[in-house]
Amino acid sequence: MSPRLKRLAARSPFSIHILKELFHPAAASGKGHSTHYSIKNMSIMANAPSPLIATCQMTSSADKDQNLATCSRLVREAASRSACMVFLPEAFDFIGSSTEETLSQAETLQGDLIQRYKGLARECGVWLSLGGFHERGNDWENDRRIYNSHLILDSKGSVVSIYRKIHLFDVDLEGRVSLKESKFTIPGPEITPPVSTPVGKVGLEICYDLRFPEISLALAQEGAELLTFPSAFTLTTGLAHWEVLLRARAIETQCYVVAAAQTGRHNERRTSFGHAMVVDPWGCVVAQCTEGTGLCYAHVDLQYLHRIRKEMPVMMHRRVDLYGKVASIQAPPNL
Ligand SMILES: O=C(O)CNC(=O)[C@H](CS)NC(=O)CCC(=O)C(=O)O
Repeated sequence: MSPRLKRLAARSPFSIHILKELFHPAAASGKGHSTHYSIKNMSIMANAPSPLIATCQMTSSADKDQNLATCSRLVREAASRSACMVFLPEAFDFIGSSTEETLSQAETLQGDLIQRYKGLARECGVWLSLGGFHERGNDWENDRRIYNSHLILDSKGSVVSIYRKIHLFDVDLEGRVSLKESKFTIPGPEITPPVSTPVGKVGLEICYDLRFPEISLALAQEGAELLTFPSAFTLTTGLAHWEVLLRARAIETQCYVVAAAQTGRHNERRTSFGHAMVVDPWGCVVAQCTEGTGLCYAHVDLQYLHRIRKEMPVMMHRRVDLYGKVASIQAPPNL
């Protein structure tokens, strides 16, 4: 028996027989399967209990009732397939076609919409990630500004965590994309610590946060096992950057990355990229939605995650003694 197999056998719940099969050269090659897939198969073969998550893709319009109906259908479908946590994208509540329309529909956490979602979580017995709710800000009566808020509801319908988007999407790509989120949104004041759920410790982010690795590293350092990026990526930037950024965040933090997404045409000014997906902590895309409204499913295997972290402990190899200045670098003065 090879030393590697011996080591694996010592800390593995699988029999030597199964390990030999999997690590036989024929198992790791021949069918284009990487060792990674062999490792995944191991947990499937041994029936390790790994909870199922559902990641949603939809095309929000300005019609809140219609969007709620779509989300309810998706959540019920996920529950009927035994998913224990369902992830909805940024702007699952609505996407307005103007700032005025967006602001006129914003609610508070005590409003009717969140009450409905609490009822849905309870009815279906699932945890929900509501990724990007237009929440009236603290000083709404005076400044009419909102937060872009990501809520986690438990299966009893209680709000167990909330994160308000800290990086606002103020971007002007000539002739293609022009959005100024800060015009009507207050930047969140803090990074929310990861929240314990039945699928692992979940770190909350939203969309554009994906481009700032520091927040993902901070969440991983605080114990996150999954990072969530509910999104409404634009078509232009999604084509160029979406998958590579999601996979990079998964690889460098060794977390599952769960990215629910808006897709398609919301109004004459907004089209989203779609490609809702789940990436595992090795960087492999393990689930991805196809065209249009729908769901994709993935198992979260924390044994696998912790094995990757043990075998390649990048978090322990960090040279924090040398990075001090990087975290405080702002834009250069000429920008
Ligand atoms: O406007 C709403 O109602 C909901 N919010 C959004 O859609 C936000 C802010 S405009 N979109 C993004 O952050 C896109 C990021 C992106 O596309 C990228 O980073 O490339």
